[in-house]
Amino acid sequence: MNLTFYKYQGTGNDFVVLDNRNQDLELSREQVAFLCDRRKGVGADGLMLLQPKEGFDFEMVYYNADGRPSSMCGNGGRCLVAFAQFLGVVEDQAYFLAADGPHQAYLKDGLVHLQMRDVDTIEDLEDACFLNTGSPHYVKQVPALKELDVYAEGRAVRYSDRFKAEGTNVNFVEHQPENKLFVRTYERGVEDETFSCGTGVTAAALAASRAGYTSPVQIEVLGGELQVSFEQEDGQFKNVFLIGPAVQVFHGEINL
Ligand SMILES: N[C@H](CCC[C@H](N)C(=O)O)C(=O)O
Repeated sequence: MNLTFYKYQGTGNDFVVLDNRNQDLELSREQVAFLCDRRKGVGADGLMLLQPKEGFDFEMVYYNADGRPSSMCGNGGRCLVAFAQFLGVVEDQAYFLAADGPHQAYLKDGLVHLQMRDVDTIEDLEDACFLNTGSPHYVKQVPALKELDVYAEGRAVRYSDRFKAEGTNVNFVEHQPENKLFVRTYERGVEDETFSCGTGVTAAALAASRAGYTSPVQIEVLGGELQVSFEQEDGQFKNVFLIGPAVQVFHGEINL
């Protein structure tokens, strides 16, 4: 089968994006993993389908690079909104359904503003915390992030007794001056460090609010800059927005 695909990236988190509006695509786990393979396929951290959904502008179906369906992807959601605008499915606002429920989004000044789910609990662990921003995130503050072996440290947490069954994404966070964070993430389902993780930086920003960080938090990731804004009321986080660029890098055809 000859498949037309689009390649997107949001601060270096990259995706194969497919237009499935006529709902004729049924991909196996092996096919998704092949498309995400950086040597034999197109190469990406994940793959997304844009497809119709009653009551929404579209539905987002997301797979991790391992070929398995996944929970919410924040950078992927932002890229899919940009793709929907490119296709003419939306203008500068979108209302779509994803794995963790409905999302509003809007495009302004070249950035995609994606509303993330509300967060009502942050679980304190020994020297970290755990919260779900549409995907599960372990968040640990570290003093010197540049030198950290994120792959080894992240993998150890992801495969620890607590997390080995369901997995978790693992975020290491360095607090910087002027309400800024530097975040690096080991991603479940990619099983490696990615250049950015949208639900991850959202988790890091909400966790940092307990150390005095205020909305909007500026976040540096390996692949660029993101912003997270939120409202907070007795430990509940609402109106959470992940803001950043989403770029269509190229499109092509591949034999599947
Ligand atoms: N790997 C994540 C999903 C993608 C999250 C990330 N790419 C983002 O931008 O939120 C998981 O399995 O929970």
